[in-house]
Amino acid sequence: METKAQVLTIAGSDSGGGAGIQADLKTFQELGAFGCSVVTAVTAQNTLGVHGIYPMDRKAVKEQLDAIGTDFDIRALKTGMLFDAGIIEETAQGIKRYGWEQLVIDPVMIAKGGASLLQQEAVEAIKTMLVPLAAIITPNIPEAEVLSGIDIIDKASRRMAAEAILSLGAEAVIIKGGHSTDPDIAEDFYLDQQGTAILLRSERLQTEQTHGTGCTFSAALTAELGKGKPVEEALFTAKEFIQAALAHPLHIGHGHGPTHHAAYKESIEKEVVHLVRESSDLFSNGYGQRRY
Ligand SMILES: Nc1ncnc2c1ncn2[C@@H]1O[C@H](COP(=O)(O)OP(=O)(O)O)[C@@H](O)[C@H]1O
Ligand SMILES: Cc1ncc(COP(=O)(O)OP(=O)(O)O)c(N)n1
Repeated sequence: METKAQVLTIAGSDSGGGAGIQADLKTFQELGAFGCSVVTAVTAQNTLGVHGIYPMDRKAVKEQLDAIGTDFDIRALKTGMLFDAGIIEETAQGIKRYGWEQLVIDPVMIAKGGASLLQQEAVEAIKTMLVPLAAIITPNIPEAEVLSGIDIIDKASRRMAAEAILSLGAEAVIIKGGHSTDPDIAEDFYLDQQGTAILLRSERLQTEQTHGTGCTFSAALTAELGKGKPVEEALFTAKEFIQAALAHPLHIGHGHGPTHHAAYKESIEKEVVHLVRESSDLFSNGYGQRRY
């Protein structure tokens, strides 16, 4: 019997729908995976900012994990906002209890508007309890700096930070480039324990509609891994997915609007995207990017 890949997000709810659980489930759906969710916190949030945070208690997180673990065949999963050390410990225990593999960790710390989505003292719990379970961890530049203790000021320090994060036990890391100062290119740097390095590069789009980029990217990666795609291909699709979502903004709300989760699929259906193979000096893995 043919069925869809079942994938899971363990993350916070964003009432504004652009980030968190909502972004993850939309992305899973768009990429043809069946999404399940464990809610770790409820945020009162819109495109203007985070107005309230209500973490779940550990028991509620455990019961959700058990509900999923005793019924579903989870092929890949991601974590997002985990908020405190108790939720992180419960999450790590659940992942081990059910033997879930292909774990993508988006180490969410600070929302774009500046709200803290992870207690400071919980950073250590992420590093010691969760990172060693990761197939891929997807920090943005500030998160990579916190996890590694290294200031990322150039490509050499970015690689050193990636190596320091790998030394915490993750199988692979991708340091996303949305926060870099490069005015033209948004470049994400992947490195794994075997020393494979991949640069995912795209044009940097001039847009304010960037709410939930990291959630969406890591959810796309999770969906593709859950569908059985090899890591390189999954990374490539995730980058294309977020590029399309940023390139076709919806202009919802009065602040940093959400990305457009349906844009990737719509572009493919309308055949307005073309796979462009760029020169290999631009892309270390020989892959190109779709242009929008
Ligand atoms: N202005 C932009 N143009 C193109 N890609 C972007 C832009 N901003 C972010 N991205 C891409 O979005 C993804 C998420 O990156 P980032 O914004 O750094 O994550 P986060 O939301 O966790 O801060 C990455 O693939 C990054 O390259
Ligand atoms: C509930 C919730 N989870 C995660 C985030 C952060 O999402 P991210 O993709 O990093 O996007 P921005 O906050 O940077 O727009 C969130 N805001 N809410």
